Amino acid sequence: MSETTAHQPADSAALRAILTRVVEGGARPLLVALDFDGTLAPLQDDPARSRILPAGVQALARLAGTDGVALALVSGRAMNDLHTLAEVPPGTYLVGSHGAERARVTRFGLDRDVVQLTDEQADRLASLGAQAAQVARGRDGVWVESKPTAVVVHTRLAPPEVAELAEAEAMELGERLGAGVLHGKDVVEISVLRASKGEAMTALRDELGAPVVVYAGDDVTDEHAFDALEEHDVTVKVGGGETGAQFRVDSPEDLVAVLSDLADRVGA
Ligand SMILES: O=P(O)(O)OC[C@H]1O[C@H](O[C@H]2O[C@H](CO)[C@@H](O)[C@H](O)[C@H]2O)[C@H](O)[C@@H](O)[C@@H]1O
Repeated sequence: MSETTAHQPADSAALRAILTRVVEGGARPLLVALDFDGTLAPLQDDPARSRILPAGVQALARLAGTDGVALALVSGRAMNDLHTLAEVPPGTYLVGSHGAERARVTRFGLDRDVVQLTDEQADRLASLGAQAAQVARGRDGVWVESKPTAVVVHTRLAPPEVAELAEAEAMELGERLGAGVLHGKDVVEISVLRASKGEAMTALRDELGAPVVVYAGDDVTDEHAFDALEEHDVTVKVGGGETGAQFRVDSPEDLVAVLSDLADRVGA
């Protein structure tokens, strides 16, 4: 009888060893792409209170300032929100709304690709907003976030049975009316555009001609990026849960320590 073994990502000691090999291998540009919430910023009940860890700000500044390293944040956050919270230096690539929004940080702000919804998409977004509000109505701890291309039903503060019902209704709404629906950590995101972190990563790596990518993320939406990357890339899951990533670290604090170490190794 054959037995299937669940994939077990390697630990942070193995991760540090592989990063040393990647740096010494000399393939450049090295694209370091990182999710935001739960990866660089510990999760919060109120998304507006999320902050990147102070040691993370320093590590990212060092990485972004190093020749041969390209830094990207790849998030489900709306672009303006991500830019405000990220505290990243000029030159950093930002991927927002799971890939529906793209920009690069400059000394003066953002150089961004404009997202233009069709009239039909704009109408659909308005209708999704109204119907998502119905899902939240009367349910303790359930609320709706609006983004330029999506609405998000949040359930982190709801009792488990309330959260489960709200998420099921939001998923149903997404499948009925959305172009894409993603079930993340205590969120259901319904978008009027098709986008995924996997497609966004493939596009960015091709554009930069990056032979090696280091990608870290904590949520199920990051699995699309893990899947899209290649065997010789370095994929890191932050925290628990099933994953297709090759490596796992326990927390954002642990990831930031690995990034500081990486910055030392690339000579930042
Ligand atoms: O791709 P990410 O950078 O991880 O962004 C995904 C979503 O992040 C935010 O929600 C998540 O973080 C919140 C703050 O810690 C937390 O309260 C929520 O439960 C998490 O799902 C953000 O609010 C969403 O819009 C992002 O899509």
